[in-house]
Amino acid sequence: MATSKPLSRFWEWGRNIVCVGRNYAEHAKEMGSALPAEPLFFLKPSSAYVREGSPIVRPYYCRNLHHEVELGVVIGKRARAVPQDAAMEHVAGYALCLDMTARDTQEECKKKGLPWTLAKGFGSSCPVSDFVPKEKIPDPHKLQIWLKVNGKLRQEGDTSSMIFSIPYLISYISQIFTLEEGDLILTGSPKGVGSVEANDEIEAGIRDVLSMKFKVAQ
Ligand SMILES: CC(=O)CC(=O)C(=O)O
Ligand SMILES: [Mg+2]
Repeated sequence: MATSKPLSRFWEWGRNIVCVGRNYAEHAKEMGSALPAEPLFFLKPSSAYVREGSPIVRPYYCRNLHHEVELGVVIGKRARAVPQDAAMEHVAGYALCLDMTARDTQEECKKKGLPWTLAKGFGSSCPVSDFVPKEKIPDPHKLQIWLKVNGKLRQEGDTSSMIFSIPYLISYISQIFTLEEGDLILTGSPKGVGSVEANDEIEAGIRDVLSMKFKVAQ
C-alpha cells in the first residue's frame, strides 16, 4: 500500500503493533511465568497508539492498570521469512514504547484461557516516543531503558538481557507473517512493572537517547 506519510511518523501508518512477551527472565519471574522456549507474541490494534500530549486512558473494565516500558523496533522494509543474519537490514529505527496492560483483565483471561486483547489492545495502550533512526543507535542490545512514576524509578533494564535478540525476533515473526514497512515490534518489558492511577505522571526514557512523559487520565 503506497503512503505519503514519512516513516518517522510510523504511528500514523495504521500498521501492525507486534508485542513480544516474557522476553526478560526477571520480568517472567515477577509474573510467575515460565521462560518461553520460543518467542511469545500478541498484537495491538494501530488505534492503540498515543503520543505525548494526549493521556493514557484506563479502560472502564480495568481496576489495575500496569506500565511496561519496552524498546520498540520499527520495520523499514518488508520482511518475509528472513534469516537472522539479514534481519537488521529490515530495521528502520527504534522508539520507546509502553505496553500498557489491564493486569486484572489479563489475569482473568489467563485463567479462562482467553486471548489478551482486552488486557493489551485498548485505546491508548501503546504510548510511543519519537522515532529514532537506526544510525543513531549503533547497538540496540546495549541500551538502558527506564520508567518513573511521579518521579520515582520503577523500571530500569538493559536490552542486553533480552532472551530473544532483535534479529531472532524479526526472523521468527517473519516466518509466521510478513512484517511490513511501518510495523512496530515491542521487544518485551524488563522487571518492575506496576500500577498507575488517575493523574499519575509516567516518564520513561532510553538513557542518553530520549525521554517522554504521559499523564494517566481520570
Ligand atoms: C506478562 C505480559 O504482560 C507479557 C508482556 O507483555 C511482556 O512485556 O513481558
Ligand atoms: Mg509487554
